Amino acid sequence: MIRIEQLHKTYHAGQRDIVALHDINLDIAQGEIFGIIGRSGAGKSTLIRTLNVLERPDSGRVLIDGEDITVLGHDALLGLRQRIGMVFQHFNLLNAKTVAQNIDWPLKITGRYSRQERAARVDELLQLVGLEGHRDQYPSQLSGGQKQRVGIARALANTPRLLLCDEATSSLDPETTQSILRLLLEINRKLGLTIVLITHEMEVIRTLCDRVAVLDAGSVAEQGRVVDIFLRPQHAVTRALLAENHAYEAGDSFYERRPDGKLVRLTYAGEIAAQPILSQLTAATSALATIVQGTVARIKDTPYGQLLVEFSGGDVAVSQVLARLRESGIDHEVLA
Ligand SMILES: Nc1ncnc2c1ncn2[C@@H]1O[C@H](COP(=O)(O)OP(=O)(O)OP(=O)(O)O)[C@@H](O)[C@H]1O
Repeated sequence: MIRIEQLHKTYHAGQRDIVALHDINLDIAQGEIFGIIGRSGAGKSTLIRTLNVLERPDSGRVLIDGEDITVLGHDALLGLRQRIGMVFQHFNLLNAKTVAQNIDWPLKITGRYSRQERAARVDELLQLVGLEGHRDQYPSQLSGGQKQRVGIARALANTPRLLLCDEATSSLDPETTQSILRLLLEINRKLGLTIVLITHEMEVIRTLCDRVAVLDAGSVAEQGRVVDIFLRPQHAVTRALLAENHAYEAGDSFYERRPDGKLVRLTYAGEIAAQPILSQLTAATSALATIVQGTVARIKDTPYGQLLVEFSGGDVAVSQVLARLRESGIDHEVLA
């Protein structure tokens, strides 16, 4: 649906040139939730803003359904922006208007619908985001999560095919964040809507996204399926982001290594996460398995586990376990 080709953007600030985007290439499929993560200044906002041409790149192309949107003129751009919804970190609601009026606003400015049609659409959207009882309230009377629900309803008013989320949950507490992420997931599934989001939180990527691109200093450090990036991060920036978010840790040691011990990281995803793999590995050997650290959780719909295990019990037993591991096909890394 979206193809980004060799995108470059440099800002000129006085004497300084700041390269915000450098040779970005990405493909985003219809109906997927695609996350863009990176540290502050990595270029996330600049990149997402090129997708509705709030920012024009210096070179490269952004194709949406085959059409290069970077060269669109003023009128075509207004049309494009009606087909692309955007949700903002600070909600950007009109404070003097009610919830219903905020949601109605993008419908009204198209001049395309009758008052009755708009009212019916607003009702539908209020129901979709769970705000039926709040239609006549003003933004100041709402919680952060409710404000973001209004922001989402407003972004969906003109039935866009693409929803852009700019740090949509960064101002919310963890519980409200989860409820907004669930709402976005429901909307993606119910409406088949493509969602592109930027975030600095790995937890958002883990819960919501199908694929992710990690940005570092304006370039794509790595990209791929969230399961792969989470479980086998290749780039130092990805590893650091994962560690910061406590979704993954390199393994600290409150335990004392045994002299014959081998420290092994086991990574498994999908069906195998429910198997008693440690028992299977050590069965019929005299090896001992000590769990040093472990995670069993989900990446979106995929159950996964990651265990740091020390195998000990003598060189022979440890070699037997390592041989079984190699035969098992379980993804593993012998660390020390
Ligand atoms: N209008 C501008 N003029 C000059 N430099 C800019 C401008 N906008 C962004 N930059 C610079 O471009 C780089 C990328 O900025 P961008 O806002 O895209 O990053 P970001 O990953 O979204 O960061 P954050 O998470 O802090 O919002 C940064 O070095 C930033 O300082």
